Amino acid sequence: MNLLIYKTLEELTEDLADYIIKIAEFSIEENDRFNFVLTGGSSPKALYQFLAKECEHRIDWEKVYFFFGDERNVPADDENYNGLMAKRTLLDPLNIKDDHIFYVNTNLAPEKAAIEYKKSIDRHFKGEDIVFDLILLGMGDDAHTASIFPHTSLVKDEEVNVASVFVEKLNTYRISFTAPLINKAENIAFLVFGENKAEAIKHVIGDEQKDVDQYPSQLINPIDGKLTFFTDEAATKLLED
Ligand SMILES: O=C1O[C@H](COP(=O)(O)O)[C@@H](O)[C@H](O)[C@H]1O
Repeated sequence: MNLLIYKTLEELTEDLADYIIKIAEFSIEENDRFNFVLTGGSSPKALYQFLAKECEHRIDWEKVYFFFGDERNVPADDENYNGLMAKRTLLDPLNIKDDHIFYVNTNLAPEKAAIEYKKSIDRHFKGEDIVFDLILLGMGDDAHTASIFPHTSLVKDEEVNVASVFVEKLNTYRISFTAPLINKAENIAFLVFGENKAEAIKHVIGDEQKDVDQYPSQLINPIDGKLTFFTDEAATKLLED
């Protein structure tokens, strides 16, 4: 595991963009495509804007396929739909073609949406092992990642899958990659900054005794890939040296 701690969001964003570009270049060189899983929430907005504005000519964007590690069970035009934020900040500005973007179809019931999403991923990988080149993850202040929330069925889900989950504290369904699917990736990057994430980071990175039910981000541990945390001083202030 590689823990990177930045002083400013600007430095973090620039370095994370460089990291993404390196992986994209490598993947395109190796396989002629880059399978990139996006995260939702508010944290990645600045990164997506930076990629769209400052990195337009640094990647062959026509070779990039975009996926979502989790989605909220709201219509695609709802402000809370993760895909909408990515569409506005990254995908539209870069003119990414529709057939390179894998949105979760929330017109379907959550369980069906998860099944169909997994099927679309299977089709993309043509029956081969589903190993994404890069999965970007956020972390909630309750230590959830993707939509694997504390004390939900997804914490114990051992299948390589996309699943629907009812999150009681939000009184809503989510659709999410399971931890085993995430852990197959070549590269996993957490993007976590700000003081409100300090308690979560303390437990997710610092605890020797794991409690994945309470801190689901502890489930993330790539099988053969690399795990990198892009964080700032505020988010890591409770970590002991
Ligand atoms: O609900 C979600 O929350 C997490 C963290 O979001 P943030 O706003 O604290 O950055 C996010 O990673 C996930 O994709 C999203 O659905």
